[in-house]
Amino acid sequence: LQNHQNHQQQEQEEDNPITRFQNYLRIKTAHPTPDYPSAISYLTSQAQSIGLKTLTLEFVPSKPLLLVTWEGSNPSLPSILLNSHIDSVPAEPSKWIYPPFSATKTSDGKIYARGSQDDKCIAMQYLEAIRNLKFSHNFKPIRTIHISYVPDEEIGGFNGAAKLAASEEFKDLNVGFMLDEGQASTNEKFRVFYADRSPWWLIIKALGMPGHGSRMFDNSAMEILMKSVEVMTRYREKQFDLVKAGLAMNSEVISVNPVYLKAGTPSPSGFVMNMQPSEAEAGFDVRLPPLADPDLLEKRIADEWAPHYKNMTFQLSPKGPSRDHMGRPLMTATNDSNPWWGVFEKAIVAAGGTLSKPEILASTTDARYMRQLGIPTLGFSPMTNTPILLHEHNEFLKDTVFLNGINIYESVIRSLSSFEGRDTA
Ligand code: MET
Ligand SMILES: [Zn+2]
Ligand SMILES: [Zn+2]
Repeated sequence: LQNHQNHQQQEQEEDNPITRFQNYLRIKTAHPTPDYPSAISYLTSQAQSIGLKTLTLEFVPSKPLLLVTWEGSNPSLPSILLNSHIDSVPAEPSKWIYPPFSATKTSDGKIYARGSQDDKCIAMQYLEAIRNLKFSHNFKPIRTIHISYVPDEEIGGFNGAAKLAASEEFKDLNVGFMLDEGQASTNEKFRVFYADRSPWWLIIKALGMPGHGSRMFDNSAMEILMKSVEVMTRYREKQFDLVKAGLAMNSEVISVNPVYLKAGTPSPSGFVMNMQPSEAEAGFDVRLPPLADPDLLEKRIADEWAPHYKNMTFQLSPKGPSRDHMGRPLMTATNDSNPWWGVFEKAIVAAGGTLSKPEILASTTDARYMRQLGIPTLGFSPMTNTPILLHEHNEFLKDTVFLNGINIYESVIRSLSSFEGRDTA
């Protein structure tokens, strides 16, 4: 036992890429109370220890973001931006096999933590890759490389990446190409994402006459709401059938998933049971692929899911960008028209990796704010042979996968920052 404890203690005191990753994972970055100050101070000290410049910005009080810079030999060329959000979604500790902020490493190398895949891995891999390029390979970039660590991605990014993208400071970075988070791959190929789906958070409400719990009458709020939910469920099934039949990817259809139901007359012991309530509401996470017609969907909501004539109302948020400044869908080209694509793809191959066919991301990232400005942006998190566990219980990443990701970024950062060709289509 003594030996085992010594071993554990020794491991904890060591300073290597894995322990540095674990220390970052231990910072409690989950909503609703993400510890941004601790995360920023940790990342700042890591960046400074490898001689990088750091700048903390606070566009919104208590929503700090960190910019890290490795200046290139030709800073007049458009720069490379690597983005990672600091915050994480909540975790339910009682449903995890290890506490979600313990970053426990098992004997087979799995590191358990909320954020291990989404996306605290890339935050540290960017820095570790730069550390290796600088000190082991004596590499000097031509283009300047920036890393942005932003708050609030998981709640929409309005006080994070959106504010950054709209700032003078951002304009001054002169970003030519950006990498943001992607998702794990369950096979040996790396996944890359050229677009996100747009998020719509939809709340539908029904109003009706209240009545005695025993009474039969038409158009109670509950009845109206539940019938509407049935209509939406049928739509959801039709979309899902396309996926199940192999006709579309999950990210290529419109998803409509119920996330909450709210109704009833509260009482000290729960709900009043003999009362049919006068209001009922339901919340849905809706995601639109970049080529879906938002007007058509909004019309469907107004006509079929929450029609006014049925005493229903609806709210849609966020109304974030789903088009670029030219009104085109937010997609980054993955062909010769985008010179960065070839540079990126070759860098993966040079590091011994293979890319699978570029995809639309089923979820949504901060990349949309930069794509909106016309900046080519790819979603990429180098995790192969890994179950996709973002937002789930027992999120983990294997140490070997994390370390291999550092190699991949070394190659990617080296190639992107050395690229001297024409960088716009
Ligand atoms: C809707 S803003 C993005 C939050 C999170 N990344 C998600 O996809 O749900
Ligand atoms: Zn994420
Ligand atoms: Zn997430």
